[in-house]
Amino acid sequence: MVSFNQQPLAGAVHIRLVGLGKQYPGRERTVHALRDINLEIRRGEVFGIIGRSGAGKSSLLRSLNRLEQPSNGQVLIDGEDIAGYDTAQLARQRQRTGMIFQHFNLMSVKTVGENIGLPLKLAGIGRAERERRVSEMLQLVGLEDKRDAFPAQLSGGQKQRVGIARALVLQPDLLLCDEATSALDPQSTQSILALLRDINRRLNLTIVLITHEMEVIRELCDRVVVLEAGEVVEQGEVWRVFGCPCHEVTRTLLRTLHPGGAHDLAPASAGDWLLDLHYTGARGQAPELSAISAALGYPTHLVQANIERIQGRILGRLRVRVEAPEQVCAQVLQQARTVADSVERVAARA
Ligand SMILES: Nc1ncnc2c1ncn2[C@@H]1O[C@H](COP(=O)(O)OP(=O)(O)OP(=O)(O)O)[C@@H](O)[C@H]1O
Repeated sequence: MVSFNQQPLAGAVHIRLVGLGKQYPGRERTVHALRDINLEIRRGEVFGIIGRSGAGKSSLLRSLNRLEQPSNGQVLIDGEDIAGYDTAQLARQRQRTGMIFQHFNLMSVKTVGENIGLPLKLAGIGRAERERRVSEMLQLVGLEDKRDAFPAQLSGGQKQRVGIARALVLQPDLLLCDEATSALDPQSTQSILALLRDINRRLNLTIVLITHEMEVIRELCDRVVVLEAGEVVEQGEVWRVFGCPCHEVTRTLLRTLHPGGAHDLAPASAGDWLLDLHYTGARGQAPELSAISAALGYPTHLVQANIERIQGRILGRLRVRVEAPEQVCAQVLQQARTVADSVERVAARA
């Protein structure tokens, strides 16, 4: 079985960004792509970067292997500022950093085996050792039977598996993923996410990814940072940020996960009103309908449910219709707070 990165240093700081800034000088004006970014990424975690288009995600990701040279601040990897690296040090650092891309970036005239073996060849590793390591990688990504196939003969998911194998063949301890599943259908996305989760755990690999797919963050990441106009506006464990987003940009990005909003209000009939029970991750148990009904003390009908589990936490919203007189509203709201993390009355009495 493949295993590298033997020292179990999970949890230690792997990457520290200190006052990182990136400007692109232009004829008309200078673009400030990153401004004073300060964050830490721990060894062995899966760290997501999200934000609207142009927020600075790629600039940040590419700063981690100096594909972008920072304009200010430091990128410390295992405590060393990579800005100061000479060519040889940078080459060594890049060998410890794999990268995968949205469009796979495979060489179409080379076979799967040759694509995977290319970094080994460039690193001067001999044929026998190359063959052995390529076999190991093919086994890791489940493509043993595709060694002699050409990229054009593969599905999108298989191409990305080759991309992952090529990225890992030099046994890096950091994998950068640039929209790795954005070109894939839902089924291939799921299998690539499962593979990334597996290699993250088995190989103690730190994974940093950018994506516009919030499902990917929800399924894969431990922590997430939200960028807006080159600045960090929010960061934390995924369940915290997704359960209780505090910035408008985050709320907008998360709407893709929870479509529906004001327009899905069920009309309350006369004598009824609607309550939203919010679950923001404080509980480990899914809400129990009989307990909600008992706590509210009045007939309670489920109108809409949007509940999910992220990192073992319960997040989401239940919308219920309560048949109760107006004068007990305050009491019902108080009772509802015993069975939800927060409560909101969303429609006036009909
Ligand atoms: N090489 C460059 N020259 C000039 N401006 C650039 C360059 N690369 C990026 N920018 C600008 O820097 C800002 C941040 O770009 P970046 O690609 O990092 O954002 P992003 O969040 O990855 O966007 P997207 O999601 O659209 O890929 C944008 O305004 C972009 O136009």
